[in-house]
Amino acid sequence: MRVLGVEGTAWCASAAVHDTATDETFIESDAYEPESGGIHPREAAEHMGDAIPRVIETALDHADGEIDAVAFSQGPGLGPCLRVAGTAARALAGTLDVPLVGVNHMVAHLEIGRHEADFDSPVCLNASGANAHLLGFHDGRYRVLGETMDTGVGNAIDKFTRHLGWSHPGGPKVEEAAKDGEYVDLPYVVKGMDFSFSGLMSAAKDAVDEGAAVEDVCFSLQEHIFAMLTEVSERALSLTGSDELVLGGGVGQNDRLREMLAEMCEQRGAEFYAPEPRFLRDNAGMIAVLGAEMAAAGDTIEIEDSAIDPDFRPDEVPVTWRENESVAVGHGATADDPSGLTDPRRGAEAVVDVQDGVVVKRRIPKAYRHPDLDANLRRDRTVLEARLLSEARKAGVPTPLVHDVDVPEATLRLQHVGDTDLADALTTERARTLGEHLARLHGRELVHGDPTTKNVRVGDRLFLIDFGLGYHSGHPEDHAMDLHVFEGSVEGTAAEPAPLCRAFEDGYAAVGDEAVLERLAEIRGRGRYQ
Ligand SMILES: C[C@@H](O)[C@H](NC(=O)OP(=O)(O)OC[C@H]1O[C@@H](n2cnc3c(N)ncnc32)[C@H](O)[C@@H]1O)C(=O)O
Ligand SMILES: [Fe+2]
Repeated sequence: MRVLGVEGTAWCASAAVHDTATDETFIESDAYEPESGGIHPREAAEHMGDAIPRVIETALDHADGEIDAVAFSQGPGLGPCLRVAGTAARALAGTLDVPLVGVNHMVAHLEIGRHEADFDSPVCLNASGANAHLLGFHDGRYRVLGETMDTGVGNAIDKFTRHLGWSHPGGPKVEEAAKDGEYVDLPYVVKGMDFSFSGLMSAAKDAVDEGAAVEDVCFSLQEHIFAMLTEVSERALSLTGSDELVLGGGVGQNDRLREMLAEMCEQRGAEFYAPEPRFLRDNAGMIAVLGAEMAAAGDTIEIEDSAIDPDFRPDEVPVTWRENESVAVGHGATADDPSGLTDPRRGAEAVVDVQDGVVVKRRIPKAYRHPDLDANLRRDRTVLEARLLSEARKAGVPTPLVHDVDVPEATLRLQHVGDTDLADALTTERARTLGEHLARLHGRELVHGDPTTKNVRVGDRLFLIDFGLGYHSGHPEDHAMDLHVFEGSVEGTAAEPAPLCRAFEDGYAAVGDEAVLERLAEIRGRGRYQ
């Protein structure tokens, strides 16, 4: 089968032909380069109007007109651009009298890596311009395991370079400038498997305004942003029990990001795959490849159902082209190690050893992180964890006793609690109790920071463990993020998350502040495609 793909979500007008018989993909692209500032939607759409017919013609010539289906990016992206590319794709399918396939651009960014690597069910990191998220496949859909709480990763970098007066796109220029840079401290913001760039980007702009060397800020920006993405990817591997990671998206062309992800995977014995650059940045090749798989599965659409969707989320796509295998059902547990606690490879950030009822938890150095950043994170998290564990207990939330803190070694000796992870034993009753516990923490202005089902132990009571990402805050947004992180871990792993989340929120409402639940609803509904 030969499928012609059309891509035009934002800056790249592209057409491609994928031939399933040879697995070869021909791509023709024409990029829009803004004269100043970032991407202007109207100018970008004008570029599409100009360039899309041209790239389609070149692709058609390459295929000698022999096409069995037309696939196009239906969303997400900029409305005016999507409309131009969508209209061209519909017209072409009509002229050729072949079926039309509507492809989700984000899913295409990740399926191309899975297709090329021949992985079964990897965790997928998408690092693109307008997005940044982690996906895992479960029960016929991609689930968002974690994502940016503000801007996409490429756009965050591009905004910083606009501040410097550099032309679009900024990512490659930051990579170049970083080669001569040295480390300076910047904010590092990871919340469970979610993360945020806004504080980091303002600090980077301030640093430059206050006279820091641009190359130092570029270097450190990369060290922080990519370490954050690598850390959440590792946490997703740990939570899902997967040992395969694929990368997608334009920022994936960055050598330092790829190096960090490869190093992290090597350190934990996982496999890593990044497609070649022509498949990472926006391109119609990935649309044609996924379009071919969808067409083979009979997943075509009628013209009247082919409207574009600028906010099309990857978890809205019914995945028709894959067997119903799942990655995100498990967690770190194995048959030999039902708690998932004693296998040091599995933990996302610490090696945990259980000896005579005592848990020895050591934050191991992460080779992928800059040594200064690594030392800071390990020290700060060790100190904070010990402090927050005892403050939580005073708030009436069961936590392990801290026997000893060794800051230079980033090691804690803790009481062993519970028999199993909540991930293994999640009931509505327990979800409710956890809701109550989090409300008590928040009442004392304590934030857990990573309350996934793996960080709750079940024994005669429910114990909260792993406060390494915790901090002090009385702000409803931070409290709501805790709830969001827990519900994300349930949605990523449970077959029927809805009743569990409801019970969890009921428990929270019984003890805590309603305003936090309202904020949670707002966070859920927040459009993050900026
Ligand atoms: C919705 C869709 O239009 C959007 N696509 C998109 O943003 O284009 P993409 O090609 O995936 O990514 C472009 C981004 O990738 C960044 N980029 C390109 N090369 C880079 C490099 N070497 N280092 C860092 N960033 C880089 C650019 O600065 C730009 O922000 C998306 O996937 O979010
Ligand atoms: Fe993209």
